[in-house]
Amino acid sequence: MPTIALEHVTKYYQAGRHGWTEKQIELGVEDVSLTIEQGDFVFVIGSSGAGKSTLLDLISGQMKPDQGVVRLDGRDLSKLMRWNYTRTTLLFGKVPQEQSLIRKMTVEENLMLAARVGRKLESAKQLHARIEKVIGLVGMAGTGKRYPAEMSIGECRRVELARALINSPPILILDEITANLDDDNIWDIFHLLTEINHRGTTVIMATHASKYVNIMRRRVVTLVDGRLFGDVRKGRYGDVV
Ligand SMILES: Nc1ncnc2c1ncn2[C@@H]1O[C@H](COP(=O)(O)OP(=O)(O)OP(=O)(O)O)[C@@H](O)[C@H]1O
Repeated sequence: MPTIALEHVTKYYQAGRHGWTEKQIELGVEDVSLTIEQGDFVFVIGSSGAGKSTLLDLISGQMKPDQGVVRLDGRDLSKLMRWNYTRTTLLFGKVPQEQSLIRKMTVEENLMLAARVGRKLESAKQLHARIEKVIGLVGMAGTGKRYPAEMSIGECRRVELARALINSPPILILDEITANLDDDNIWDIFHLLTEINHRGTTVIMATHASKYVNIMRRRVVTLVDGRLFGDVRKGRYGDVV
């Protein structure tokens, strides 16, 4: 069960052009050092463009740092990705900021796609049992044959959460999963995440949901203009060290 450590991590983007020759450099995150132990529940907060999504992509290995290193149990994550991509990606369950279900596939088919990664020897029965279990866990039992277009945003987010959980990853990474949801849906999701976290899963969540961050009183990591501005245990939205 891995400890995540970011050591002086910086990420830049090259965006468009300035004049005829120069590329414009956008800062994603700069010189971020952070350790997240297995079982932590971490809110990543900051205004729009502060670097939250960039940080999550660096932690999950979807993006490589330009400077510094991300380590899992002391080992360089980019190297782990190169050695065994599938095994390393299976450590992370991720719900991205944008809705990401495949529209032409049913709920079951969407989950099946993720469930099959790295599991060649599993029987169809075992696979279906796993899918049913995880659909039930997110409160979507009986919806396996539905298509994303037939569901609300909240239901789609739950299915995406089920997909992130399907391979029982030790680390769950959620980018604005509660955006555009009503209070009931947000509470349900936070309740579920608390349960999952109690079972030992690390939860790292970028969010603007200040009210819920203040009630949950978990670790709060604050980014300002790409830099780590605060890291508070049992924090509140807006706390800084
Ligand atoms: N693909 C990209 N190309 C160029 N610049 C980018 C790209 N992605 C992010 N950036 C820039 O990097 C910075 C951090 O962006 P990021 O998406 O990580 O912020 P965020 O805190 O997640 O914002 P939001 O709350 O709006 O999702 C911003 O200045 C953004 O413009």
